[in-house]
Amino acid sequence: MIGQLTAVAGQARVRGYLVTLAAFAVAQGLAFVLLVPVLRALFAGDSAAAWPWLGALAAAAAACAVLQYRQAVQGFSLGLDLSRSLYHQLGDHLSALPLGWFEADRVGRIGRLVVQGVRAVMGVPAHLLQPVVTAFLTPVTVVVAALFLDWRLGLALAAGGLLLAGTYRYTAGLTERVDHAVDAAMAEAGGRVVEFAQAQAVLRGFGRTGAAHAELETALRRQHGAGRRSVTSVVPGLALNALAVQTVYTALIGLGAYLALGGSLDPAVLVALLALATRFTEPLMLAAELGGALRMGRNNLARFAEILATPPLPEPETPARETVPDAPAIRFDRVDFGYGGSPVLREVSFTVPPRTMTALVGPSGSGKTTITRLIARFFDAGGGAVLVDGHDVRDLGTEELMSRVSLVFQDVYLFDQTIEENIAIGRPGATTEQIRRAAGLARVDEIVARLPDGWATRVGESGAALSGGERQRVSIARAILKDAPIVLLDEATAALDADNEAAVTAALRALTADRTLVVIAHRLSTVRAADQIVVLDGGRVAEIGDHDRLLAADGRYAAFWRKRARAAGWRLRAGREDRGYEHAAPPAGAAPGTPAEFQP
Ligand SMILES: Nc1ncnc2c1ncn2[C@@H]1O[C@H](COP(=O)(O)OP(=O)(O)OP(=O)(O)O)[C@@H](O)[C@H]1O
Repeated sequence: MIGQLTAVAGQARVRGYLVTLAAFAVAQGLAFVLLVPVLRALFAGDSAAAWPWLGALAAAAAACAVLQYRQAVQGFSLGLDLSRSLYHQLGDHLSALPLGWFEADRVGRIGRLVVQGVRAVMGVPAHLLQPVVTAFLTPVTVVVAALFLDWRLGLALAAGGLLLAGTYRYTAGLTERVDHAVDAAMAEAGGRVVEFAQAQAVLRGFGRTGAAHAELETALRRQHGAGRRSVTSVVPGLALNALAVQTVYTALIGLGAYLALGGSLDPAVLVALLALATRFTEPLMLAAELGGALRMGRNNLARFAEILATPPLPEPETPARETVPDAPAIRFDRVDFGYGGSPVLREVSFTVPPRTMTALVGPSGSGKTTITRLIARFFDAGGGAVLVDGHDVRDLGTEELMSRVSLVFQDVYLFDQTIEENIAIGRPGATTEQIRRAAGLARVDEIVARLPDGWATRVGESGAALSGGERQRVSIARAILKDAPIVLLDEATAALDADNEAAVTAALRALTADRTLVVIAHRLSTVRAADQIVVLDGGRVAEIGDHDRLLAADGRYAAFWRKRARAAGWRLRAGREDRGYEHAAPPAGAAPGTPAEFQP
């Protein structure tokens, strides 16, 4: 625990706090023990002898008060520093982790850790460490001092202290195992409640409220069961601790009475011993009660440490900056990749010349998204190399790579800010004029016109105030503002209404003109308009070429095209148009806004 705190708050801070805590515990112990000579002198009616001891007792009590104040101030400020340091370390580390690390469940766990974990860790110094350190050091001081006053008493206290410490360790071990189970069950139940709330629309739409409820019920039942098990192991532990304390207390009284009756112990010392025994056992009882909270704080610190120990993507010491002359914009050189388990991409090689459009096509799960993730360095390739502008992406560094690449994916994240602020993320420091121009090109100004407060309207958490197509237009406006030479685009699969589709198409036209484009293509018009089509199958490149060449080859692409064209024909008859967007090199004869696959 101390090691974990030191790692977060710094060695000097934690050591300084522990020194104050130790000084306070020792001063408290001394103040308890000084009762013995004071009472002995008073009982003997020797007030002259009592005064110096009283003076010493007053000094110890004053030192206690000062040190208590100091340790409280230090404890609270250390707690605040811990939370600040955790947030900073976490923020710094998260910004260096591979983008692929941020899966939904991890993000959820970080949310819980930041909200509950930081609060638990903040309270560790003042509310937990202080009582626990005091609980052990104060009795040790009492024992050592008592040995000087009466060795028999000292030994009895030492034996009592060891018994209590042993009992505490045993009961802590009993509850520790259950603590982990309770923690895990609570996290699972919390996650299920959130999932249940988020999935309401889907669940009701499919009449599955009962089934989903059953899963939530199971999680809650598990949590309840873990809670009960915790009670049945914690309560006996507490009872055992209390029993040990009472036993030690009774034994000390018995021993004191025996010695006093035998005449070898001053009755005044016996009275002092009784007072001492009470103060001696009190902190130990408190520590036993706080053990669970202490372990909780330690578990949370361990979770933070686990995240902080996740290795970030290595960054080059001197990132490459110059574009290699005549280099392709993107090159995959025998790239192998897997997400930990089985391989997903095998020996993938292709090149994308600057200012051309490459369409990635292939069955679901064939690796299209993975290819775009490797270009943006969400992960590093397992074998081979991914090159952008002639440099291995590992030599470019995240900042340089990201300045060259814009991502327009389907899951658009919008912050709960105005549309303008959301677009401005595309280029920090952009002027209002530049933002409005990008918004105009992406036809976001049309969305703004219907919003109640115009440009000042906040779009709600995750852009809830906007439709899917509208969110995508904001994301395209960001990319237009960013003005990166390479655009990675995952075409929307969801059907948009006619207006939105026309607007998205126009926005993409503005974004992709004169840029290098790699698109996960879902529309036939896009596929056909591509300068190059990379056909993937099972993580391998099955075919590469343009539409005409691949159609003539009569391979996988030709089969794919025939199947999709049949479906598109059905869509045409059903009254839907599949409108493509142009690129720098549109196919001969294609007219803007006309479905390329239905060209004469
Ligand atoms: N984060 C991940 N962790 C583990 N496996 C993953 C992850 N993302 C994708 N995969 C797996 O990698 C394989 C390729 O997925 P990828 O998303 O690249 O395919 P895709 O061609 O884009 O599919 P789709 O057209 O359905 O989006 C699939 O088997 C998928 O299950």
